[in-house]
Amino acid sequence: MTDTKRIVLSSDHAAIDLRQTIAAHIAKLGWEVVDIGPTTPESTHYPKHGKAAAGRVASGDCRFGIILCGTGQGIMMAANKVAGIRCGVCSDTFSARMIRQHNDANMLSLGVRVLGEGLALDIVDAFLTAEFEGGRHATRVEMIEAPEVALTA
Ligand SMILES: O=C[C@H](O)[C@H](O)[C@H](O)COP(=O)(O)O
Repeated sequence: MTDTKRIVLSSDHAAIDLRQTIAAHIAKLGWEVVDIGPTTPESTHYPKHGKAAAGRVASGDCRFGIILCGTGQGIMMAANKVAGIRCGVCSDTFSARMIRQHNDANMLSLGVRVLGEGLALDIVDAFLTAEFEGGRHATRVEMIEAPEVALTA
């Protein structure tokens, strides 16, 4: 995983404007933004954009990823299919801080049809400034990352 301030952004068609606003905001904070689109408003499929962004994080090319769709839910589900990705949907700043401090999340998902722009930017700030606390939380994150096993009755 890279420690550089390099972050990937993507979305589906619903969230292009908010994604670009977030990109400009993050750039002002000193992050190198890798915005992988899309840039045109035709209807598209959020799983491919979520997985593409997740790949940039999982490969170590980017430290974090921020992804958006209408609710933030579908694109989050797609990103979490990529090994090594821990992505949470946030609609409040407390959760955004906690998914870094306790869950070591490396991606944040936002819903453009849920949030206003001001709250979305505050959530981004909370996510980017919080630090993973380690300790007991590291044990639990390791459990998240452990290979899945079949559940027994
Ligand atoms: O979880 C999925 C997202 O909210 C999508 O942004 C949404 O399903 C897209 O809907 P539509 O194709 O009606 O714009």
